[in-house]
Amino acid sequence: MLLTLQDLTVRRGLCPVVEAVSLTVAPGECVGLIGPNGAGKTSLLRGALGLLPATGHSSLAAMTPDARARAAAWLPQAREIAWGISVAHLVRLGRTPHLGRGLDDDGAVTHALGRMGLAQFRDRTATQLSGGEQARALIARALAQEAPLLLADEPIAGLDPAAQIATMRVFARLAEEGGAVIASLHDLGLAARHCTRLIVLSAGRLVADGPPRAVLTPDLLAEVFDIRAHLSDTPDGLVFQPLDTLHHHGGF
Ligand SMILES: Nc1ncnc2c1ncn2[C@@H]1O[C@H](COP(=O)(O)OP(=O)(O)OP(=O)(O)O)[C@@H](O)[C@H]1O
Repeated sequence: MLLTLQDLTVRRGLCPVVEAVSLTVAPGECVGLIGPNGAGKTSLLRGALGLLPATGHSSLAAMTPDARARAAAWLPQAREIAWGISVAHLVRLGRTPHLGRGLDDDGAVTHALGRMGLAQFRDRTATQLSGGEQARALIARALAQEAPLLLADEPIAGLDPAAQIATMRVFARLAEEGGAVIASLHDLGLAARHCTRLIVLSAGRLVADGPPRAVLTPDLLAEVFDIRAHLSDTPDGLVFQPLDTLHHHGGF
C-alpha cells in the first residue's frame, strides 16, 4: 500500500473536521477526493501528510521527513510562486529529496516539464507566467519529485479546459505506471471520467468510496452535494453534468 489511514481524526480548534477516516491507497489508483466546500478534503490530505496534528494512524505521517519526501509529493492549494527563478530551477526544487543520490535529476526535470507542456517555458522567469502556467509549473515540480504517491489539493483549479484534461491524463498515466494519485477535485465530471476511484467526504466523514459509476448516485449527489445532475455512459466514458441545486441545505 502507498497510503494507509486508520481512524484519522483532524481537529481545527476544538472541532473535529475529519472524523475517524480509514482507507488504503494501492499502486495503480487515481483517486478523486470529492466533497462540498468545508467537507475536510484539505484537512484530510494535510493530516495524512503529518502537516496538521491528527489522531489515529497515517503511514505517511509516521515516516521521517526524508523518507516521506521520497514516498509522497504534495501539491498544496496555494499556487503563488514567490521567487523570480527560472521555471526549470523551480521544477528542480522537486528533486531536493534525491540530490546527491546519483540520480538523473536533469532528466527528471525535463520529463516533468514535458509532461506539463512546459518545455518552451523552461528558461522563463516563473513569476512572469500566467496564473494557470504557474499552476502547471508547480504540478511539474511535484512530478519531478518522482514519488510513488502524489497528493494534490485542487490541482486543476484555474486551468483552462485543455490543461485540465491533460493534467487529469497525466495523473491517470502515473497510476497506470504503478504510482498512485489522490487529488481533491470540485469538477465531478473530470473526476468521473479520469479517476479509477472516488472518495467522498461530507462534514468530515467518509461517506462513499468506490468506482465513479457506483459512487455518483442521484441520492448521494442530492444528500452530499445538494444537486441534481445528468449522468450517462457514452463511448467517451462517463459524462456528468450538474443541472440544478436542490436547496436542501438552504442554498445561499
Ligand atoms: N485554520 C482553521 N481553523 C479553524 N477551522 C478551520 C481552519 N481551516 C479550516 N477550518 C475548517 O475546517 C473545515 C474543513 O476545511 P477544509 O479546508 O479541510 O475543507 P475542504 O473540503 O478542503 O474545503 P474547500 O473545498 O472549500 O477547499 C471547514 O469547516 C473549515 O471552516
